[in-house]
Amino acid sequence: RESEEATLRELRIFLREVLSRIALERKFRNFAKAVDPEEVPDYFAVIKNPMDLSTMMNKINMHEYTSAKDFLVDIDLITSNALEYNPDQDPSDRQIRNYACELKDMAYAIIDAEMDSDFEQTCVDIATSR
Ligand SMILES: CC(=O)c1nc(NC(=O)[C@H]2CNCCN2)sc1-c1cc(O)cc(O)c1
Repeated sequence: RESEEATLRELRIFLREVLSRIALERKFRNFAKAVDPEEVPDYFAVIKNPMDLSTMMNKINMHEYTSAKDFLVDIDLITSNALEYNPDQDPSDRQIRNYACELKDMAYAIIDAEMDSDFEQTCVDIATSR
């Protein structure tokens, strides 16, 4: 229905805005683009489901998120991948793990604060009805 398309359009606009705010932060630059296998040859031996902020922006534009919940699944994946690939005690691993946790918390905090719960439920209902 037209009103359903209007709802999903509003969701896409909101999610682009959230992602843009996150991607502005310098501390999240490690998560901005897909990992380049040339730069990090062993990355894809360890991480089976890569995810990054620019891929998420493409997924918004391809209408692949029908709720904030779907969007947060990919945020969680960025975070879990970083924790998995950077398990060591050394300072650089610790720092990237910390930034990965800050990314997740920032995304959840923005959505909890700015997403109307009725709007989110409407999006979930549209997705399940399709
Ligand atoms: C995305 C990610 O999780 C990532 N982790 C890294 N960890 C390390 O380099 C740790 C691994 N343990 C030993 C000490 N070094 S580098 C890196 C990365 C960040 C980019 O901006 C682009 C890119 O191609 C890869």
